[in-house]
Amino acid sequence: MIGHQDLAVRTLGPCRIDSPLAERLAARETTQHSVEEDDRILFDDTLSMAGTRGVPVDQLPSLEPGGPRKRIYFDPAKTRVGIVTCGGLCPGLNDVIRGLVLELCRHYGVRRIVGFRNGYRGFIPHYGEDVVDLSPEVVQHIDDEGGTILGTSRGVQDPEEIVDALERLAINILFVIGGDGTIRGAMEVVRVIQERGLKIAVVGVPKTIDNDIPYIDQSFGFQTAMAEATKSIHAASVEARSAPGGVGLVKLMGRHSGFIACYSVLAKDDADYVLIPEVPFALHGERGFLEHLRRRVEDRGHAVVVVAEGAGQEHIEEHEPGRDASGNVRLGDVGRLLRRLITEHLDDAKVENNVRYFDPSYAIRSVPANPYDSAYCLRLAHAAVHAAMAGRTEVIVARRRRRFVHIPMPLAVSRRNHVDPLGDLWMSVLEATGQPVRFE
Ligand SMILES: Nc1ncnc2c1ncn2[C@@H]1O[C@H](COP(=O)(O)OP(=O)(O)OP(=O)(O)O)[C@@H](O)[C@H]1O
Ligand SMILES: O=P(O)(O)OC[C@H]1O[C@](O)(CO)[C@@H](O)[C@@H]1O
Ligand SMILES: [Mg+2]
Repeated sequence: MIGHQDLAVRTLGPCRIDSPLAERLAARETTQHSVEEDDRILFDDTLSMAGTRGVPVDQLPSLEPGGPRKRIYFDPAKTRVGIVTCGGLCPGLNDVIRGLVLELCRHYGVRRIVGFRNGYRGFIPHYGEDVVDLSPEVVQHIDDEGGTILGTSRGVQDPEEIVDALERLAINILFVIGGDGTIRGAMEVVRVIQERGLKIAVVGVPKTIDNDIPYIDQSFGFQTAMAEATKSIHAASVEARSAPGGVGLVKLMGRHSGFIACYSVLAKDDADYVLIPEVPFALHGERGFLEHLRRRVEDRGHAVVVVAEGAGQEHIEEHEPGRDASGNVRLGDVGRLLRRLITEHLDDAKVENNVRYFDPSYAIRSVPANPYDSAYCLRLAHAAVHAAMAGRTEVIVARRRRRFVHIPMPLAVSRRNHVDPLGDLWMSVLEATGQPVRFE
């Protein structure tokens, strides 16, 4: 059970410098729309959960609110900032970089910001990467493009060497934009910073199109990626409905968590089946997926299947489970497997069929953020700057139940966010598709 110690945020020291934002904060108070800096945000949100704690209200587990502080730790004129993006692409990375730079320069008066190129390898001399000077002029229109102007990479780098680079460049604040791996990497960097007795803040902005970081509402870029995915579902549906025995099969990203598959199917209510890593399924037998699909094609003349890339891995026999440079398990191709098995099964049953396979893959994550995600990225960037200038470290900024909060990095990587097979989202998917609760 999560307790106070899991939610405690580390700081570099007391805030003794008046914030340039102090004047406009004077009238702030806790309301439905903002939380005063000394207030706390309750972790539990139901009576039953809070009730099981058995403690008075002021001892319930609570999160530190995000947002500007009246007094800050770093002196903006003397503060040097670094930014790095790591892991897979996600819509909105450039928006976050832009938001960080604009907030630092325009509102706090920070003048020295550098971007490290190509993820954590950008710190390591051996790779010979340059650093990029970042200013409001440089970042002004980068949000028009997908990707990250800094580049990104996978692959573990030595945290000692990363901190060497921070020291060489006299960096006071490092912003890391990345997923669970990036946050684990950042925790290693924090460990070395502490061992060396340095006062460098490390603040993360969580990035994952898979939406697999826990305790946050939804990660930035997710809505954009999901909206992109609906285009393939629509195309699959058109193809399926236009051919005798048409089956549209769409494989979407989602290694461990099927959020993109679920939400894009709800948005484009065209699919008959959604298969996700969280819900194992049987392929064969009377109550298996293939037989159900056969009956659906015979009844309706067509069907649309959406599968998350991490689903059904147990059915992939010939796959050698290697790992990528960061240690993530390489998945077998469930899309190709299903295409073959569906065709064979319908052929064997003498059901005329036309299986059309869509793998939009990188196309859903390399696009620019939509306006919703852009606004969200900007607000996350603001929250990250406020946290860092106030000396918070080893935290990510996140929105949880619509409040901006500071989540300690160890908590953010303590587990993955999954689609709950007993939860409301999966229930909605079952209602939308009409598929059975289990294929068994
Ligand atoms: N346990 C770890 N310790 C130190 N560094 C790590 C660790 N796990 C991952 N990293 C490093 O963090 C960077 C990003 O990790 P990874 O490639 O797993 O992507 P990610 O941040 O999880 O993003 P996503 O999964 O959304 O693509 C890589 O350079 C990787 O080597
Ligand atoms: O960019 P790569 O290394 O091909 O990794 C792809 C993976 O990255 C993600 O987009 C984010 O982790 C996953 O959905 C996908 O499996
Ligand atoms: Mg990851």
